[in-house]
Amino acid sequence: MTAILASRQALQGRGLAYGYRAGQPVFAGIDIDIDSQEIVALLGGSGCGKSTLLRTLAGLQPPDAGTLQFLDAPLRAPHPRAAVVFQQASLLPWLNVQDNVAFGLDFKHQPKATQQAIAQRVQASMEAVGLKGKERLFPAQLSGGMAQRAALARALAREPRLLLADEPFSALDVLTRSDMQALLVEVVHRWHTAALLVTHDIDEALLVADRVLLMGSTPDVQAGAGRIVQSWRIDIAHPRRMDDGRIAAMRLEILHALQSLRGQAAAV
Ligand SMILES: Nc1ncnc2c1ncn2[C@@H]1O[C@H](COP(=O)(O)OP(=O)(O)OP(=O)(O)O)[C@@H](O)[C@H]1O
Repeated sequence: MTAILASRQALQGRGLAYGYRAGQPVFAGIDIDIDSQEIVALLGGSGCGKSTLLRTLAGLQPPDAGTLQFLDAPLRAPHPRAAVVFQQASLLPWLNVQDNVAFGLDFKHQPKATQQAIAQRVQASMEAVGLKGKERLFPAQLSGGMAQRAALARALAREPRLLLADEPFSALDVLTRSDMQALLVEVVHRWHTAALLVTHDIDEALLVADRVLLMGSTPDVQAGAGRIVQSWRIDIAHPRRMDDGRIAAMRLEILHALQSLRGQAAAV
């Protein structure tokens, strides 16, 4: 654990490219770094390749070009310390919350741990997301927010050094969403995790992220492949408020950048 924490950089991607069809890259030339305890938000128009990039960073699909390093070693396949959270909690309906959170922790590719250590990790991650006392409930008995908390607990139980979240809160009502955003910031800081948050929501990005990356394609880049076209660092303490003048100014800037990208795409 000490050795891992000593290295601040969790993930590094260089020159990444990926396409579902030969000669038609969804994205190309992507350089990305995510540090421990850092939340990077990835924004961009629909279909620009955000989810495809997230899956590549998760090791779920090897890049066509470029290199990926996770915890200073090449990443070529899903890693037990890199956890993914999707828009839908995708809990197993026949297992209660506790068993859902524990599911897979004793699989062969997971780091070896005693049953007692696994039980402690499950308990700690359920407490971290505020699900203590809900262990015996089944997914059908959970609200959307509770289900997403369970999905987050399942990710945390893997003691991830990297959390990759693809629009995890977009199906939640506005208050639950706000709670979950605060929870994400808290767990990333407390668990020394690096996080990538794919979102469509500029406000969400500004409320939780340390950096915002804008992904899109511009006419000067090959075959309309997505790339990181702009980034912003947000050095503002948490909790943040949308009526903070600095946030409001950045919001406008990002909105204009998104509109400009859309304009360039339409002009092609
Ligand atoms: N499994 C797949 N097979 C073929 N093409 C795909 C596949 N998944 C995505 N695509 C295509 O790749 C491109 C990028 O899709 P992706 O879902 O990564 O974009 P996105 O930015 O996450 O979109 P959204 O914001 O709408 O979720 C789109 O043109 C999409 O149609």
